[in-house]
Amino acid sequence: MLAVVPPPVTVRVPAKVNLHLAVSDLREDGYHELVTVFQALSLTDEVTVMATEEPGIEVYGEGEGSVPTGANNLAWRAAQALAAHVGKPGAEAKVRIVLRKGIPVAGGMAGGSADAAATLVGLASLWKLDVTRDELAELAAGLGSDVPFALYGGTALGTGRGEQLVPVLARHTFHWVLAFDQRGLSTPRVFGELDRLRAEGKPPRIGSHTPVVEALASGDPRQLALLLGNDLQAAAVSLRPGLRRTLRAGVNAGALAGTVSGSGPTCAFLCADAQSAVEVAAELSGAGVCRTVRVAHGPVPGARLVGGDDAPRSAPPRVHA
Ligand SMILES: C[C@](O)(CO)[C@H](O)COP(=O)(O)OP(=O)(O)OC[C@H]1O[C@@H](n2ccc(N)nc2=O)[C@H](O)[C@@H]1O
Ligand SMILES: Nc1ncnc2c1ncn2[C@@H]1O[C@H](COP(=O)(O)OP(=O)(O)OP(=O)(O)O)[C@@H](O)[C@H]1O
Repeated sequence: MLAVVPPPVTVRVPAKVNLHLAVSDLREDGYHELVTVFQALSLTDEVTVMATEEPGIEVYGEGEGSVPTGANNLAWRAAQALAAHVGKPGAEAKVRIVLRKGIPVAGGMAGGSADAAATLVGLASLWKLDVTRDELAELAAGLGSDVPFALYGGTALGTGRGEQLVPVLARHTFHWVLAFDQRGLSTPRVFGELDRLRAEGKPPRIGSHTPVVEALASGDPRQLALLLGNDLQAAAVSLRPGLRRTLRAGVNAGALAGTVSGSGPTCAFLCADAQSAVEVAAELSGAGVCRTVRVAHGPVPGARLVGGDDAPRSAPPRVHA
């Protein structure tokens, strides 16, 4: 009798930008307590999982040469964690994972985290598991601080080390231009640089997230633009001084404001509308300050089956407005 092999499952998953990232001091466990407002963008990776006798990882697209294809790929770790969680340890050894990357590697846009979240959703479908998105989010938090947000998407307030999420109401769509740098930056290195800068002096800290949440509810990009803030920006710029020029070039090109995304080095520029974003992108491309320019909008949903309906079965958490 022929064994029935389930068809491959493909999941699309968004990048994130931090509209607000307030970093507190180093905790004893090596993480920093933080308060952040995430937004999921239409810049995505696609992850296909399939049952196979030839397990492994294939990577195509953005930074394909710099992404590990072994057990240290975050997507593989997600597969291992899910298999163990549902009492099928080792089941990942019969899976092939294909990553089609649009999110820059080590770019501060949570690309690896996105792939891990997509793998959890894809394998839950491939293995026909009865798991809720909230259950996947608990597993996700063990894989990395940014992984839970990639599952939910939208716009959210993140606390703890960034893994505790509450949705935030964002009216309308915001339009972004993203400037990818020549090389990535290591997230722990950027946090370390912030600790060093703080030990030396007092780089200013951004204020409360409340005005950002209010601006999101108003839907006015001009109001939001005045409030973008990131405590890691000084550290990313200290390690990559050229980012100062990139940030200036985006605003000179007509963006309302620019910020380093998360730990960088990608710079994200908020624009007045879709047309303005296209114009800013065109001008920034010619300015010679970055490797690649992309236009994106947000918020968009988190990891979703392509062509399928996998709406979370849990009630969404309370809206924070
Ligand atoms: C910078 C952000 O992208 C903002 O959303 C995240 O805080 C980073 O999230 P991530 O890449 O998923 O980070 P993790 O894989 O959890 O942690 C990688 C390393 O970053 C540092 N790290 C991360 C998160 C956090 N709240 N404090 C930290 O100090 C730690 O050195 C940690 O060992
Ligand atoms: N699936 C993956 N995609 C990209 N990088 C991966 C993946 N798995 C492991 N890595 C490793 O993780 C490092 C960080 O990659 P990633 O693209 O997630 O960074 P990032 O976007 O800056 O992360 P964050 O914004 O969450 O701090 C890479 O340099 C790479 O060595």
